[in-house]
Amino acid sequence: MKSPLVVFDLDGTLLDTHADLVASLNHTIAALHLAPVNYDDLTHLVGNGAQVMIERACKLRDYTLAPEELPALLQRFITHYSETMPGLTEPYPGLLAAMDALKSQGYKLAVCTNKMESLARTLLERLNLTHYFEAITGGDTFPVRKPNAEHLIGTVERAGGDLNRTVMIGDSVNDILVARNAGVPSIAVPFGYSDVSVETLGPSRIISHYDELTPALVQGLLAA
Ligand SMILES: O=C(O)COP(=O)(O)O
Ligand SMILES: [Mg+2]
Repeated sequence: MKSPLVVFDLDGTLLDTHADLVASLNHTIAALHLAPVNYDDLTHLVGNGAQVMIERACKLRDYTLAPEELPALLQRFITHYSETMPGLTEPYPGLLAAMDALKSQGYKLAVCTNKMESLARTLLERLNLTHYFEAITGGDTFPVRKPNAEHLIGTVERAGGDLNRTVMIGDSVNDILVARNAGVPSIAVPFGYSDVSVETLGPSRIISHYDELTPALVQGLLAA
């Protein structure tokens, strides 16, 4: 039988990336002379990758973005973010201990993020976390992304897992929806970047600290 698998979202779930996302986004839209955004804005902007984040920030500032302006802005974001990461980004409290405990009990781990795969990999490498994960997939790894079930299904395949022995953990609507669309249990964390309370997303469980992410909790969700 294949090992059970825990799949993590990245931004707002594994890592508190908000300060660096806001800084790189503000650097990007400063090219258009738009006023900077803040953390509260970010919760409405993030979740579908950098390009959508830039588009939403422009809309927030009532700037009509011409399609031909996007590639240079996206490149501006990628360059700034790549050069500054890991910046202030760090794992949420208790994450490493929880992942160590899961791995010691035979669980495999993977990442399924809407961040560009290359940015997710570089960030995890610079934080020395890559070795934890059997697979890391991003919003541009497959033709579709979260909440499309195929993103999670593809991640599970790459990790050598079994969809029937997989739990998805995330902070936002796309994470809970991708789990539901793929038919796997979900865990929501309330400390990330959701613009609505995670209760309203209908996850299988909510944990407020990684202390609660135990092998017994995951086992219980898989058995239910
Ligand atoms: O970069 C984003 O917009 C979202 O990233 P996430 O899927 O890891 O939350
Ligand atoms: Mg997230």
